[in-house]
Amino acid sequence: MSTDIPLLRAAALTRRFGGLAAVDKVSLDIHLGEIHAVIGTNGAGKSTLVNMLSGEIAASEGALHLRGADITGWSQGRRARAGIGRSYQRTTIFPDFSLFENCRLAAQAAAQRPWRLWESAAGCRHSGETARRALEEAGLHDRGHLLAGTVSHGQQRQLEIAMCLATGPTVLLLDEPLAGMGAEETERMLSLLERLRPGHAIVLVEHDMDAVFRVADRVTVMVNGQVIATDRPDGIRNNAAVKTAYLGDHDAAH
Ligand SMILES: Nc1ncnc2c1ncn2[C@@H]1O[C@H](COP(=O)(O)OP(=O)(O)OP(=O)(O)O)[C@@H](O)[C@H]1O
Repeated sequence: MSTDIPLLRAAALTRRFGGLAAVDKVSLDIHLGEIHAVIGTNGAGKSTLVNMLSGEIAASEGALHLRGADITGWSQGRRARAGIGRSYQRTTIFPDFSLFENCRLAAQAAAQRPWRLWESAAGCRHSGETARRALEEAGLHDRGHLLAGTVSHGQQRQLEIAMCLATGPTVLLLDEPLAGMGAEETERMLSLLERLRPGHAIVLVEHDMDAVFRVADRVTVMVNGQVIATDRPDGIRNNAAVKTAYLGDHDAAH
């Protein structure tokens, strides 16, 4: 598949909360095989945008297309089944379950189909295999037996991504996967994102600018709900409006 055709396309997506346009006519093309970072100051609208892509929040206006199909009115569940998966800024794991069990539950929830009820043993085997593969992809294959509540913060964030992978997504929506991580954990997560890049379209909301500029293929900068620039990292670094509005006057002066 050519990466020139966007897998996911947002066209003038808008979300209002009362009088506030939290996301204001945002247009984005998300490509397969790319990490697309969305950056911006606090309250710029990044999480609201991701919630609109995943289907947790409905758009007030605008449209969303997946592989050319209009999915604007689709529920979160339908979008998930079509391949839009997300991990959360807050922890959503079951601490008293093993890493493997957490992934198996995620796989089972994603595979819920009425016609599977009568073949639950086969379904169970299938979700176990999916969970095993997701743990392996996320670099946690040797930790499946550990209780999720007992592993490090970084490994819990990896687990959240593994749980997302267990749902078989093509689009991965990641909301601050590096939050609260030390240097070593950050490195591990960045190499995980690089491993996942082929075969996925990754939307990365992240405050760690060094990390963003290292791994992103494209960067979108939001200010007050609007996109002020989308470009390759070098283009964003040299964009005067971005320097002034987001990176600060210090950089703009140099
Ligand atoms: N449910 C809501 N009701 C009312 N206002 C909201 C709601 N959710 C978000 N907002 C407002 O919308 C704006 C965008 O918020 P959002 O959380 O999307 O920003 P963000 O860029 O993700 O910020 P951060 O980097 O701090 O997570 C903010 O002004 C926020 O207060």
